Amino acid sequence: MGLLVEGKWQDRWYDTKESGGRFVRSQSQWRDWVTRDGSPAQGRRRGFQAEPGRYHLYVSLACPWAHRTLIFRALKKLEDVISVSVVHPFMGENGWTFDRAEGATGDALYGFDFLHQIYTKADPAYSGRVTVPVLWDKKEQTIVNNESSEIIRMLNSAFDEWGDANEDFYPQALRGEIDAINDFVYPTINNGVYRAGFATTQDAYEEAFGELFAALDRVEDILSRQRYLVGRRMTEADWRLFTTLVRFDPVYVGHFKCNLRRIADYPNLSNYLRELYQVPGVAGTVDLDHIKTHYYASHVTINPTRIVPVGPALDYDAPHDRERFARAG
Ligand SMILES: N[C@@H](CCC(=O)N[C@@H](CS)C(=O)NCC(=O)O)C(=O)O
Repeated sequence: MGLLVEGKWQDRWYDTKESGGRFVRSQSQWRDWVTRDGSPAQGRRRGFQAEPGRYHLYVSLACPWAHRTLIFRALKKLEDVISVSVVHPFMGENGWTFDRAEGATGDALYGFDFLHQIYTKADPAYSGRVTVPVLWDKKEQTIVNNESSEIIRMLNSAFDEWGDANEDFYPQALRGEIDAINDFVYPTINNGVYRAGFATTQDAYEEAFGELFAALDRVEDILSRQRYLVGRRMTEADWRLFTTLVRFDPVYVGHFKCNLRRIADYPNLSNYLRELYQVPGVAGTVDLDHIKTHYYASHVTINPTRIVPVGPALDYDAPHDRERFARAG
């Protein structure tokens, strides 16, 4: 675990001293956009045009943020349009590596050893964290964007000439509602589990823990009345929640001490989780071995023995009851 300082790798754990023991996630720095016509994103000078075969995703199968991009690539049928390299699940003193393991592909483009080499290839003087996902442009040999919430928006629409244009997870008419759900799910649930798990004071942990379970109760209530987070239609908001839910019982309950309740204890959330898991293409993006190995083995300050628990028994393929609610289309 570490970061780049002016292009040099330094092995360092998150610093929570300045923030009263609270984990504060840093902002992603590459924020350009791939667009249909190559026009730059608002306020940006550089534009990137959508083309098949031009872009590459660097992901970890363990990471919930990277997982979003793999789900959108699968649901939008972009497997032949956007290629992927998968890092090794263990993140140690060198950060993410391209070591080979079951499901870890190595670096398909340059044969690098470490993900930080991708960052310094794009900017030899880069300072900051070296995170997945990364959307890489093979033509310009640079990083386009390393913020998952933006990458999924690009995958949702910019590549429609080659992908499945009928699927739209961020429809114009629902954007306000989707944004509102995301604005509450991100800090309290998606990042909330990390805020609980990476807290280094009791107060910081309890603050995150309280907000997390209040938010899960609220989502359980929404899902007791309607099929999806914004009503009858499956949207981006559901997929953003899904990547946290699928990791919750196997990892966050124990490793991040999010143990008031399991997702299995919430009737609506657990059925909803199974429905989303069973959407064609999605189960193939879920790798519970990478997920468990990454968290339990990499976060040595939380789990010094690096022992990976064997359980819990999970069956995301079990039937769900969500057909009791109407769905659109
Ligand atoms: N805001 C980013 C967060 C990405 C992120 O933090 N990824 C984690 C893995 S789950 C990572 O690569 N962490 C490495 C580090 O912080 O050094 C996004 O959503 O894309």
